[in-house]
Order: sequence, then structure tokens, then C-alpha cells
Amino acid sequence: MLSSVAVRNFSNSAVMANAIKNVTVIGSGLMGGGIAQVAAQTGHNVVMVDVDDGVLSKAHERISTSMKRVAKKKFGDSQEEANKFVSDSLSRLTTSTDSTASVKNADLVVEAIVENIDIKQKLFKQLDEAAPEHTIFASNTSSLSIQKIAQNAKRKDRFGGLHFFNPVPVMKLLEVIRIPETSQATIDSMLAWGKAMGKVTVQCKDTPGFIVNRLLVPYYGEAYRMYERGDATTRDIDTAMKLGTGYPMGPFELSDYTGLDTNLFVIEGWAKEYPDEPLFKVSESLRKLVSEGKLGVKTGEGFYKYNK
Ligand SMILES: CC(=O)CC(=O)SCCNC(=O)CCNC(=O)[C@H](O)C(C)(C)COP(=O)(O)OP(=O)(O)OC[C@H]1O[C@@H](n2cnc3c(N)ncnc32)[C@H](O)[C@@H]1OP(=O)(O)O
Ligand SMILES: NC(=O)C1=CN([C@@H]2O[C@H](COP(=O)(O)OP(=O)(O)OC[C@H]3O[C@@H](n4cnc5c(N)ncnc54)[C@H](O)[C@@H]3O)[C@@H](O)[C@H]2O)C=CC1
Repeated sequence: MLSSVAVRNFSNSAVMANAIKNVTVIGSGLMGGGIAQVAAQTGHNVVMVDVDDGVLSKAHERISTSMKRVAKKKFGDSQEEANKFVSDSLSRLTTSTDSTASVKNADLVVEAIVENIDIKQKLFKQLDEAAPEHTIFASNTSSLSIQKIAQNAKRKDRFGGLHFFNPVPVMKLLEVIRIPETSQATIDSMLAWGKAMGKVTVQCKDTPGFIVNRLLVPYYGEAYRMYERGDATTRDIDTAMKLGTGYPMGPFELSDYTGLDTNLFVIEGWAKEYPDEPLFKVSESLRKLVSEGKLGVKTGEGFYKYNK
């Protein structure tokens, strides 16, 4: 493991990439599970953390299924190589319900817990006291300010955003976010780690939604309003955006896939913070579906119905 002195002295990306070997992922849901999976597949030692063993074992099952899909694609002809890829990757992945103990050997901590600022701040305060000095902290938040999430941590030079996309094993993009205090060595290290994870990185300042969600959220809003005015059906809007622009999913399919509760939470948060911005106005149809427990693919119904 790299010492804190070494971290300060090295700004070379390749050297720093080697430094990130031990990764702790906190939160094992949709995103944390995917991040832990890809990290294990790319040779990192991974500790995946969640609140109880039941959640962790479900996440482990999902990871194992997804890894088999990845292995099939990678080693189509050779079942033996595919099996070895899965078992080697899984052997690098351990689980824990103790977040502070899980960071003791971490070079990098990626947080992917519930999108709640108070809970994220509290977690990072505890981790800051428990982790080695050189450990880099990152949040995978979709919509919250990294600066606010980092508020209670002392290591602000070793803090940033690492924003992945769903499904993590498939989506190639990783947004790397800096706050004013983030050191260049930390940015270099996060960029190099992104490359080691097989992702293409882009950089952005700590602004609402970073690059992708700043464009995607108003796009969702316009689609919801178009449907609410009765200008077109959800099906036709989705078909239009898929065939007219080459997007793999239309805005309603993608909303259901991401989770309508997640989308509502993001839009409500921004509507509260930026009340004069019409692009962040909360959609009534979205609010209604969420209040009925129709959260998208994960609950079997959202804008569309799904076979569970
Ligand atoms: C909210 C935020 O903060 C940020 C966000 O995440 S925004 C959302 C970003 N995500 C998107 O925009 C997703 C858009 N959708 C897509 O790209 C595609 O529809 C999709 C990849 C999800 C599914 O693709 P598809 O062609 O409809 O389905 P499918 O055939 O099942 O999968 C395509 C390939 O991906 C693989 N795949 C899909 N999901 C997978 C998973 N969870 N694990 C591993 N592999 C997976 C499949 O094995 C398949 O591989 P082959 O091409 O070799 O067959
Ligand atoms: N859903 C999406 O498409 C995307 C979500 N994100 C962001 O990633 C983060 C996680 O989102 P999802 O994976 O969708 O959520 P999720 O609900 O699927 O998973 C969150 C997990 O965190 C666990 N958790 C909550 N508090 C915890 C704590 N204190 N310690 C340990 N584990 C805890 C929960 O038990 C749950 O398993 C959020 O910040 C979200 O904004 C980012 C990109 C895309």
C-alpha cells in the first residue's frame, strides 16, 4: 500500500493507478453492486458494504449473474475461461456490514448509499476517522453537491466525485468531479483508476447533475410535460427518441429503468434549491406514480408494466 508521503509526491497517473488496489464500495444496491463487480473483474481487491447480510447476499447473487453475462461475452467459445474469469473475480470480492472496519486497508472508498445528504455526511465523518491517511474518498451521487457531502471530512484534498452509469458493467462513462480543494494528485489517481476499470472518463466541476444528469433531467421533464399535455403518448415519445436520435431507450423507458423514486428525488431536490428554474419543475405524473408505489422496472410497474 502507498504511504501518505508517496501520495503527496507522485502526480504521475500510471504510478497512482497502481496505488489503487484495494477498493471499498459502501452500498450494495443497483450502483454499488455494479461498481464492486467491475472493480473485482478488473483485478482490484474489493470490500462491498451494506446494512445487513440479507442485502449483501442478494447483491452477491446479482453480481454473480451479471459476471456470467460479461464472461459469456468475453470468452464466448471457452466455458473453462469464462468460469475461471467469474471465480477469480468473485475471489477478490468480500462483503461486510461494518463500514468503518471495511476501510482499514482501502486505497479508495466509493460511496453509493441512499441519496440523502445527512446520511452521506455522517458516513464520511465516520470513515474519515477510520481510514488511512492516503485513502481517497469519492461519492457516486447523482444529484447532490460533492462539496456538501464532504463537509464533515478533513481530507478534502483527497475527496471527489466518481459518477458511474446504470448498468455499470455495460455503460462506458465515468464522470470525475472535483471540488475546489481536490488535489491534482487525487484527480490523476481517479482518472487512472477509471481507465483501469475500463471506463472512459470525463471531468466536470461540482455543479448540479454534473454533465449527463444536468442534460438528462430537463429532458425527462420536457418528455413528462409533453405526455401530460396530451401531445403524444409515452410509447410514441419513446419510439421517436429511439428512432429519431439513436438513443437505446426513450425517456419513459429510461425513467422506469433508473427508478421513478430516484428521478423524483433528484427533481424535487433541485426544484427546492432552484425554485426559479422552470426546467426543474416537478412533474405531476411522476409524483403520482411514485405515491402509488409504481417505481418502474424494480416494482413491476412505472410508466409501463413489466413481468416480474
Ligand atoms: C441516474 C444517474 O445518475 C445516471 C444514469 O445512470 S442515467 C442512465 C444511463 N443508462 C442508460 O442510458 C441506459 C440506456 N440503455 C441501454 O444502454 C441499453 O438499453 C441496455 C444496456 C440497458 C440494455 O441493452 P439491450 O440491448 O436492450 O438489452 P440486452 O440485450 O439485455 O443487453 C445488451 C448487452 O448488454 C449486456 N448487459 C445488459 N445488462 C447487463 C448487466 N446488468 N450486466 C452485464 N451485462 C449486461 C448484455 O449481456 C448484452 O450483451 P451482448 O450485446 O453481448 O448480448
Ligand atoms: N439508480 C441509478 O441509476 C443511479 C444512482 N446513482 C447514485 O448512486 C447512489 C446509490 O443509488 P442506487 O444504487 O440506485 O440505490 P439503491 O437503493 O439500489 O442502493 C443503495 C444501497 O445503500 C444501502 N445503504 C443505505 N444506507 C447505508 C449505509 N449507511 N451504509 C451502508 N449501506 C447503506 C442500502 O441498503 C442499499 O442497498 C445514490 O447516491 C444515487 O443517486 C448514480 C448513478 C445512477
